[in-house]
Amino acid sequence: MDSIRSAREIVTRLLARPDEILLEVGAGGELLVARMRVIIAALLLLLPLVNALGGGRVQETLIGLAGAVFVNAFAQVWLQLARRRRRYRWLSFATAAFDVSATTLLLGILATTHLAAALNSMIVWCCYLLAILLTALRSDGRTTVFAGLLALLQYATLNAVVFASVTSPEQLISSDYGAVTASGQAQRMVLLAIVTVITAAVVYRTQRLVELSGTDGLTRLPNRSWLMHRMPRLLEVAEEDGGSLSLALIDLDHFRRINDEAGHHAGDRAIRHVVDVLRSMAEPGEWLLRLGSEEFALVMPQPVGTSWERVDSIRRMLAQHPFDPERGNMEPLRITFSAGIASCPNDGNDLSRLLSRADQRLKMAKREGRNRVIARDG
Ligand SMILES: Nc1nc2c(ncn2[C@@H]2O[C@H](COP(=O)(O)OP(=O)(O)OP(=O)(O)O)[C@@H](O)[C@H]2O)c(=O)[nH]1
Repeated sequence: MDSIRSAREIVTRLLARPDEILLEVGAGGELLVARMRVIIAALLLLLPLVNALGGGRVQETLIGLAGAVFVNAFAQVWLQLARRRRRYRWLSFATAAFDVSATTLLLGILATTHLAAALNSMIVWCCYLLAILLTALRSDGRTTVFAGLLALLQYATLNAVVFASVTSPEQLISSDYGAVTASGQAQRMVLLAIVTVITAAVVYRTQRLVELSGTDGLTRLPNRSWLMHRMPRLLEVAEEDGGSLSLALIDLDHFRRINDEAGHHAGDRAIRHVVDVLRSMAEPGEWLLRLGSEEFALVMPQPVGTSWERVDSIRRMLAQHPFDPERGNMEPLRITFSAGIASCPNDGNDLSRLLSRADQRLKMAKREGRNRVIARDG
């Protein structure tokens, strides 16, 4: 039962839209795939040359050359799109569909020279495997499943078309490509399915590792690595759209006392209690993170004034929800925090500048007596 449940969970996760960090990692992967495609496409230009030097048929050489030029032209288009700062959600599906369909097209063209070549060419058929394997770099299970199913569907259709157009058994036997057999074709289909499953497993593991490295173990909140990976992109979007983005650094006041008076376990529970309150107050479109020890960050798509009001209302709400240490006759403890806010574009539009301005204001809030939010200097 457990293994059925975990298999179902793996499939659900693979078919779900990845979260923003994974999409960002996937966009980097898409660019890597686009660069590799350009190199592979350039190498493909060698194949017709080798064929010609090896005494291959002129028609085959020309077909190979036309295919390689076609693939090279598209490889450049995909590279330009992957390089853009703007992310296209459809790009990974479009490029995976291109890689698979270009393979089918080449096999179809080979069929015009010899029917056996279309179904028994090992080199061109292996491009299906490459197309599926390359989807692992996109960290998006949907692209892998899509590429695998498309390759199976297109190769099965090619088989059906070739077998339907055979008029004599000799057409399926070639001195260069060997004899086409139904069992050989079935084995190729099984191999495509196996490579799809293995690639999907690699994607799943990558997703889990990215998730673990970007999540705080105690609170399950995203951690500092989220800020480093995701924030630059959010700032770019805010700049492009002319919007505002504010970063609040939130540091609990005198937290050491809770540990000293109630013990470290109670301290852990106090941190979770604070996170529950902060989470309940965070609005859609806002991101709450734990940066480390008793420091948190709240990223808000708001200008400085609204952000100050938001964080100050959270501060007041936390004060109304004291933490119960559940120790002997200890009274519930009131937890407060100090916060510093920096906003884009007022304080700059790069992460390190926003972090340093927010940190300066946080220190000012601590100096001025704690339990306050500062969003402006002076
Ligand atoms: N229980 C628990 N304590 C933590 C955790 N992370 C950090 N701390 C404690 O948080 C306390 C932070 O102490 P300080 O940096 O001096 O800050 P503070 O006592 O909150 O004082 P101010 O920030 O100056 O108001 C230390 O006692 C740490 O041990 C955690 O995950 N669990």
